[in-house]
Amino acid sequence: MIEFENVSKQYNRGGYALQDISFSIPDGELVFLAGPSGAGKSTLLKMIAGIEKPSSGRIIVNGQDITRLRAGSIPYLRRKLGLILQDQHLLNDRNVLSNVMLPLIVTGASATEADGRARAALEKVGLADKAGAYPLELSGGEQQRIAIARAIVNRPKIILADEPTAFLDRDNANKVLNALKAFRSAGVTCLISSHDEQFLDQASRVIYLQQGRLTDHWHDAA
Ligand SMILES: Nc1ncnc2c1ncn2[C@@H]1O[C@H](COP(=O)(O)OP(=O)(O)OP(=O)(O)O)[C@@H](O)[C@H]1O
Repeated sequence: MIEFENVSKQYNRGGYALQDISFSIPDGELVFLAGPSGAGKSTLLKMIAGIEKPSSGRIIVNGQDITRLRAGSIPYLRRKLGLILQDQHLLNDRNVLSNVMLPLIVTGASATEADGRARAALEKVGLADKAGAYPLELSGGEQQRIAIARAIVNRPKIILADEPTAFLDRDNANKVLNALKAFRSAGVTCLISSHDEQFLDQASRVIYLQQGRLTDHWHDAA
């Protein structure tokens, strides 16, 4: 469950990136965050991950008020989330398997366990045969699906994806979305930002943002 209660965000005393946003997302929903460039989509996702703090209001993730977390607790919050954010690139000097194993290795998993779980995650995104490849040998769509495998290897209950289909053609974008949709049946909540409206009918719900405001409440799509 993700809940926003009257959340606003102002960067450096500038204008509002988000203003008075309230909504709640029950577990297991696939929700699209739609709106033009600059509407506040990335800011909203970063606040759920504790990367940015709201200027006012409360954000509750799985019953925990994350706006009250001490800085030292943020890494624990982040480990429970599957993050596919725009500035988190794959490491080009490591192969695909090693990239996907990394989140497990840093949390103390054994190499054998990490290897097995990373291969299972690659299987889920349909790229088990690319385990030994290097990121730059893959297409943009394949790289995004590797990023998804890396995000889900810790078995998060919530996946946050910022424009995961940007720069992809329709076929590759569909593969990325199908990989994300598959987790929904396992009770995982997916919040996906996109300024590309052609995919919105695949979501169970859509949140529309415009200039930092929620312009359309729950618009039930599929
Ligand atoms: N770190 C920052 N410092 C100052 N202003 C920021 C910062 N990050 C975002 N903003 C501003 O907040 C507003 C919302 O930006 P945000 O990146 O959240 O929008 P977006 O909907 O994700 O856009 P895009 O689709 O282009 O990524 C914009 O006006 C942007 O300039």
